[in-house]
Amino acid sequence: MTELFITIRFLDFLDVLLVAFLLYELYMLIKGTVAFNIFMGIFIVYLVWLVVKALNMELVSTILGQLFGVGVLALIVVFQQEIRKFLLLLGSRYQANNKFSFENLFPQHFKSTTESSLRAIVDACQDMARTKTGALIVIARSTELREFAETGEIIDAGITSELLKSIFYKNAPLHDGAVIIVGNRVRAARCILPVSAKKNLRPSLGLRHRAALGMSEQTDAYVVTVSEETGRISVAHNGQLDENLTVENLFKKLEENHAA
Ligand SMILES: Nc1ncnc2c1ncn2[C@@H]1O[C@H](COP(=O)(O)OP(=O)(O)OP(=O)(O)O)[C@@H](O)[C@H]1O
Repeated sequence: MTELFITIRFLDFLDVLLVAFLLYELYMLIKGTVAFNIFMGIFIVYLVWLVVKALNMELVSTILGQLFGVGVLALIVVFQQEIRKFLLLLGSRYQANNKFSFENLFPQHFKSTTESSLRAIVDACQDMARTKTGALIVIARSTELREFAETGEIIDAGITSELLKSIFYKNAPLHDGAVIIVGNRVRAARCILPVSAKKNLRPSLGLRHRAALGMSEQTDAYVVTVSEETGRISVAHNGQLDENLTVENLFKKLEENHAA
């Protein structure tokens, strides 16, 4: 018994801590999503495999063993979104906390959204909330979101409150879908965003808000919505939706995270 404790090295302890951390992050990413059920399914099959192996049940353990052999590839396909999110999360946390970050070593080729651009976005939201004009605005942070911008119409214009309002004006040709802001430019409009697959969302949450959530699950962008139904302003970030924000709260939230 004493021998067992003596042979445990500091690195083993670190090893366990690291695995616990990774499992915790994975749990936080997939909880409430369909991926969680898939993960639990795989975990149960893995437990069964361990038991049948321990009991020397050759046939079942060989079949399950083979399954796990090719399973890694299948897992990458099934958990593609989660793996992407996980790596993005690690990358953006590293960037946020480290002055020797990738961002500093290899500066992104767009500037952070400035306070005046954020003010223009917030002003537009205020007016659209008053007139109950539906809006969906994605504000990029660490990546340009090119693959999402390319689903819509590329605009590449300076940000003004008037431009945003005219894009979302009811029946205007570009009002459907999302606007993507990169740095201080309106990069694209009419973009299609991924819809959240979370199962425990309130049923009254419509597609606009689900798309905002979905986008915030897959990227580190802030996604602002104005509800056409209620005129309420919400922000999605990191898979969380903050609803019914005041204009000042919206500005504070965006400023804390975007202004250069
Ligand atoms: N995947 C998507 N990507 C981009 N925009 C989307 C997406 N899904 C829906 N939208 C936008 O949301 C609009 C529909 O919103 P819907 O009424 O279903 O949502 P909601 O969350 O109830 O919003 P509201 O409160 O404004 O009614 C669409 O007309 C479209 O402009």
